Order: sequence, then C-alpha cells, then structure tokens
Amino acid sequence: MNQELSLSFIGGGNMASALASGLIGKRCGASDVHVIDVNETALARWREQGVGTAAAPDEQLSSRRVWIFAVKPQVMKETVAQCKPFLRPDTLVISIAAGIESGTLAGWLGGDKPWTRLVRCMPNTPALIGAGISGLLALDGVSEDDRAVAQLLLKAVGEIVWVDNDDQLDAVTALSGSGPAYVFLFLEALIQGGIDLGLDAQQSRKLALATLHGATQLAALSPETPATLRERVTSKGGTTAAALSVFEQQGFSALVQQAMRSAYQRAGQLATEFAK
Ligand SMILES: NC(=O)C1=CN([C@@H]2O[C@H](COP(=O)(O)OP(=O)(O)OC[C@H]3O[C@@H](n4cnc5c(N)ncnc54)[C@H](OP(=O)(O)O)[C@@H]3O)[C@@H](O)[C@H]2O)C=CC1
Ligand SMILES: O=C(O)[C@@H]1CCC=N1
Repeated sequence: MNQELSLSFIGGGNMASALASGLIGKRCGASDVHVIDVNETALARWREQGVGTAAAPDEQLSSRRVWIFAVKPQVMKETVAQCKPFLRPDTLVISIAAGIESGTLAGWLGGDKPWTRLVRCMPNTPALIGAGISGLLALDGVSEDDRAVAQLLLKAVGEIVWVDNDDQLDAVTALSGSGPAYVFLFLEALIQGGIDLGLDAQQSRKLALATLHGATQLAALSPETPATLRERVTSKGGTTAAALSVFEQQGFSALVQQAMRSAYQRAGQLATEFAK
C-alpha cells in the first residue's frame, strides 16, 4: 500500500465518486482507498471497483493517512463523532461538506485542543473527468506537509485555489462548487431553445455543447476580457444584439449574482443549523 496516500472516504456518494475516479490510478490504487457509507447500494458500487468498504467506522480508518469527509452537512457532526476514536496523530482530515466551518470541525475532531491537521475543501463534480476545480482552506498551524498532501490529492482531479478564510470558501461554494449546476441549467435552456426553433434534439445538443465548450476555451486562452469577446460576437443591429437586449431587460447578470448570493447565504445557514 502507498502509505503516504492511503485514504478513506467517509460518505461514498456523488462527490466522493467523482474525486475517487480521478485519484484512483493517478495518486493511489483502488486497494489504497477505503469507503465508509451507511448506504449498501453505494458500497456495492465501490466494491465493484475493487475498493474496500465498511458500513460504519472501524479500525481500518486508523491505518489511513488521509480521511475525506464527504457526507451531507446535516450529518457531519454525528459522523465526525463516530470516526473520532480512530484518529491517529498523523491523520490528515479533509472535509468537503458545504458550510461547516474549519474552526467548528477542528473543535469536533479535537480533544483539549482543536485538531490542526485539517483542510477544508470545496471541489466540484467535473473532478469526475479530471476537469474539476477545488477551493482549499488550511487553518493556521496546518503544516506545509499536510497542505502539500491535500494539494497533491486535489490536483489529481483538476485545478486548485487556496483561500484565506471560511467566508471565501463559501464564496467558492457559490461559484464553482454549485456552478456546474448553473451551467447545466443554461445548457438545458439552450438545447430546448434550439428545439423550439426547429432543430432536432441531437443537432441542438451538439451545437449547444460545442458553443459552451468553444466559448469557454476561447475565454481561457484569449488575452481579451469576456466583455471584449462578447462585443466581437455582437454586430450592430444584428442577431446577438437582439438576444442580449432581452437578457439585459430581464436582468440576467443581476439574476446570476442574486442566485450566487443565495448559495453563499445557504452555506452560512448550514454552518449555524448543523454545527450546534
Ligand atoms: N455534489 C456536489 O457537487 C458537491 C458536494 N459537496 C459536498 O459533499 C458532501 C456530499 O455530497 P454528495 O456526494 O452530493 O452527497 P451524497 O448524498 O451523494 O453522498 C453522501 C453519502 O453519505 C452517506 N451517509 C449518510 N450518513 C452517513 C454516515 N453517518 N456515515 C457514512 N456515510 C453516510 C449517504 O447515504 P444515504 O444516501 O443513505 O444518506 C450517501 O451515500 C456534502 O457535504 C456536499 O456539501 C461539495 C462539493 C460539490
Ligand atoms: O448543493 C450543495 O449543497 C453542494 C455543495 C456544492 C455543490 N453541491
């Protein structure tokens, strides 16, 4: 076993699966991964990939260098309490739970003193294809080694951005954590719009996907700002101007920002609701 990167997922649902699919084969073998989940259907899927499973925390946890908590915020407190007896001094804990603050987690994990081997992280589901992006937050006192291990793991599934505090990690949650859902919603709307205008479903899907992919790639590779690139598409009195004026009249940008603020505020609510 690669002791350095042996890891346990506590909660083996959607996000744990997305992370593991990038990690297995790149940073560790399937046998270096161990999953604890209360859901037998989820565990059966992991076993099919050669991953060891358990329905509750057990001694296996003690032998894992890294724990990744990937349960819902609603059950984080009780799940941490169940796992805590198996902590070892060298265990690095990573939490991906939305909202639950690092200081709260450090308190739950610690004894007399808060647990400092802790990195809070906000990944996203494109990790499944190695195209994720994760925000990472380490409390003061987290060693360079632990930061490096967390970074190595998350870089296996995409890009990373370190942030300075829990509020910023909640902002990451509102942007890139939840963001894939906003993009999928826009994609669905584009596809339906194409169908409504007479394209068949296959044509519309192909055109919509290539447009999103091409435009985001262009924005990533071009030195120009997104606003300049938008202006280049927009001929005076043309079709794009007609469409953009509808977006503007309906307050599209403000709506996106309002939605993001709602996600950010929900992260704050999760912190108070489920961290008592
Ligand atoms: N999905 C996403 O895009 C992202 C999610 N996250 C965060 O990741 C976490 C997990 O989300 P997601 O993967 O979507 O959720 P899922 O519901 O898909 O996965 C959570 C899994 O944990 C299981 N579980 C529940 N209680 C326990 C327990 N006490 N011990 C072990 N396992 C348990 C659940 O079983 P059962 O279903 O039976 O309850 C389920 O299989 C959340 O905190 C979320 O905020 C972060 C970034 C992105
Ligand atoms: O919806 C949620 O709460 C989680 C966090 C970010 C994406 N999914």
